[in-house]
Amino acid sequence: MSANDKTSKTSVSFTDQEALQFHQEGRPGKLEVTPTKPMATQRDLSLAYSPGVAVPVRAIADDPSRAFDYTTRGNLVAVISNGTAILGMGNLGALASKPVMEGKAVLFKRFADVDSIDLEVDTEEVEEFINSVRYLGPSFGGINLEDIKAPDCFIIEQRLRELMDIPVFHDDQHGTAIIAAAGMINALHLTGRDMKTVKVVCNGAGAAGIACIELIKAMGVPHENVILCDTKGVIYKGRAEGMNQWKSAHAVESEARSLYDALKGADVFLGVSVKGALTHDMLRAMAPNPIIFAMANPDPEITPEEAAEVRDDAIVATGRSDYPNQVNNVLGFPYIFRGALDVQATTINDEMKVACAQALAELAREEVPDEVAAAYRGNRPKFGPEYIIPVPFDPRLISSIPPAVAQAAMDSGVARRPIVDMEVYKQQLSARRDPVAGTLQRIFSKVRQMPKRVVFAEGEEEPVIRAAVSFVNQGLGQAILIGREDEVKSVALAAGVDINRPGIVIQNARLSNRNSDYAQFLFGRLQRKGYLLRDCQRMVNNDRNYWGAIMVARGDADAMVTGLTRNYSVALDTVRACIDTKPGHRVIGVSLALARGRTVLIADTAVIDMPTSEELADIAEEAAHVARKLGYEPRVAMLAYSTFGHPKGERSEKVQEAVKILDRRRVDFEYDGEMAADIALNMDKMASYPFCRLTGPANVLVMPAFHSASISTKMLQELGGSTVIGPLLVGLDKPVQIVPMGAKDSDIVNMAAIAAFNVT
Ligand SMILES: NC(=O)C1=CN([C@@H]2O[C@H](COP(=O)(O)OP(=O)(O)OC[C@H]3O[C@@H](n4cnc5c(N)ncnc54)[C@H](OP(=O)(O)O)[C@@H]3O)[C@@H](O)[C@H]2O)C=CC1
Ligand SMILES: CC(=O)C(=O)O
Ligand SMILES: [Mg+2]
Repeated sequence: MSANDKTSKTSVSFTDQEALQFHQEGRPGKLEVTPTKPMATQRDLSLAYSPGVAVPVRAIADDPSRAFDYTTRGNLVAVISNGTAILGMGNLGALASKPVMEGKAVLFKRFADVDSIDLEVDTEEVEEFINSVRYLGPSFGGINLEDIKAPDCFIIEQRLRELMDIPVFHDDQHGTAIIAAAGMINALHLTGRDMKTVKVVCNGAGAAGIACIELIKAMGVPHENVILCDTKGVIYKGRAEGMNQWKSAHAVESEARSLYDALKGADVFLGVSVKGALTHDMLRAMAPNPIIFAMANPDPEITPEEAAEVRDDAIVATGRSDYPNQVNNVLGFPYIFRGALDVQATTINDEMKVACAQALAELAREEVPDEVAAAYRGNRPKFGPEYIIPVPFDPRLISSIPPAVAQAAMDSGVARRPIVDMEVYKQQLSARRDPVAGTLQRIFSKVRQMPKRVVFAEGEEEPVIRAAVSFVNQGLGQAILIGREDEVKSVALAAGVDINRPGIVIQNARLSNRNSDYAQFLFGRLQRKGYLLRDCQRMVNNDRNYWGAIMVARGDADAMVTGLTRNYSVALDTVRACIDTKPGHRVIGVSLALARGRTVLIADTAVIDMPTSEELADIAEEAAHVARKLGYEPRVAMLAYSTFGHPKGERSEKVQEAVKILDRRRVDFEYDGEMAADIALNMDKMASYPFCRLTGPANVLVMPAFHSASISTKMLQELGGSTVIGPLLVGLDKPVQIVPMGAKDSDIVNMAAIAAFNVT
């Protein structure tokens, strides 16, 4: 059975094939190692390696704490597993666990800028595992143990904590416990319950189950109020079968023998077991306003829909991202390690765990910003039964959770390098956020609120078909694939993509009843430019970009994406033959470059070859407009090779003149120039020009000409490691986006969403 066949949720937005393709495409897997220092010259090499490397070697030998200054150790976490309890799928071995461990490693990076590497250790012997890990301390700032079955995980973690002087943290135990505790604090609050009286049943007495109940007991739930169950039912005092010392520690005097018995009148169900373990009858037997945390992955003990069939008074959380209330350790481990690493903590202790749980609970009670609304598909969540815990995409997590963890480490005496200024630390944390995801997330969310009909003009191309399906699956709207139906279907079939779903429309230009209408429309626009009606008829029949663009021009579709198989300028000419420039605007290309916590817009990267001063001023206005549309307050730098008059040159004079034109136009955004790129982007360098009107580093760069825009953007992408989105085509009366030739399906989806969002 496939992974998706097993999932009971119908809205799963990917197929098994897409999941495999996602992992396979480009470089197989999900991460790569990138150097942080130049390795270009002989000098670089002699510094990075022999002989230069000998200097930090001696320094570290003299003072081991210097390893945090001269190596990756201080920001590097190993995710280590033997694959004996992979999610809720059981023991599938070390190798099969690698996708999960790689996933965890990239989540560390994505959410908290922690560098991480996965290590799969191929042994089920506890001692062998311990010995494989115990000597790795010098390499890492922390060890995240993952998906190791109970009770082995308890022994392994305990021993490694004793043997190593860095944090060793089994995430399935404590990560899960922390998040469950945070959710429980809020669920108890909402239902008017108290930790001291609440009755809890935990199903699953493994890594996650034991840790969850240990933490909630540490937070005040009495021992006798918690019943623990496993595959054999209730763990009662005196039970002999299937026991171990960790289960025994939580055995209670109870008449109950089955999960059903245990749940009669219970307030809280904590599920860290397997899919479907909680039945309707069990749920019916629980107290009013029951709290259900069905945390088994990938499928919960009960789905929210199933729970709603019998109880409309329940608060339901699952481990999944596609339901409200995701109680998943992804909310914790990136930030816990971030805080621990930043104070060079020797361990992650209970104080740090409780601080994390409380900080998470408090965050969920605050008003939520736009990006959280975005993660909720545009519905701004409000603290309540459907929002008891922050979402992983909450941008506030990075600046609120690590400080709480770091502070607790400092207060409890395990911080080797305390934070001196917490406010400065919080600002540094915010700067670690990944801007790519944030920007796209905002766009996707806006489009989901108002789904659009988007033409995917090159409908017979496999990446385009994939993109169209993904567009529809993500709730962004309807995808109109232009092509011959048979051909589209056979390409989809060969690629294993199911296009028989609502929201995917195939349109063959030749067979459409709008065919002659569209030819007339095009003829109306081109008849005085040397075209006959039959030329226009041929263009409409044969060139899907004409067809798609006319659909958009005539209002038969809302937006279009194309470009995979055509040169940019050829596609652009076609589009402009069908769609006018927006009145009062100028058509330009704006690229978004996102790198190292910064987003800059670069213009014009697509259209005007050698802009005049007037045109440069127009470009600045268009680009500033786009910046605002994307949620950035523009600070526009008019770039040149010179800065404020030095050295002199003809192009620089054009830029100076453009600044004067902007002065005359009294535009309502910050701009200045001409200036070189390093001055625009670096406030220390800008300080040499105290009269400069920019109040911060520029976030919109207007290039002096198309060639410099195009060259610098491509170099940023290829050499600088920036993610570049675009060029986004702006200034057209109707939204069309052109992807670069050879774009991947994910790029096409992004551009389709941007087209639907309509940046113009
Ligand atoms: N949402 C989240 O963040 C997280 C969720 N989890 C999920 O929790 C589950 C357990 O993970 P983990 O603790 O690491 O695994 P372990 O292998 O350590 O423990 C599994 C436990 O579940 C029990 N169990 C299995 N089937 C049933 C059943 N039908 N009824 C009752 N108990 C059962 C086992 O019982 P026995 O002891 O008798 O074998 C065992 O105690 C997985 O589904 C995992 O995905 C885990 C970590 C984080
Ligand atoms: C989320 C997680 O770690 C698990 O399900 O195992
Ligand atoms: Mg896990």
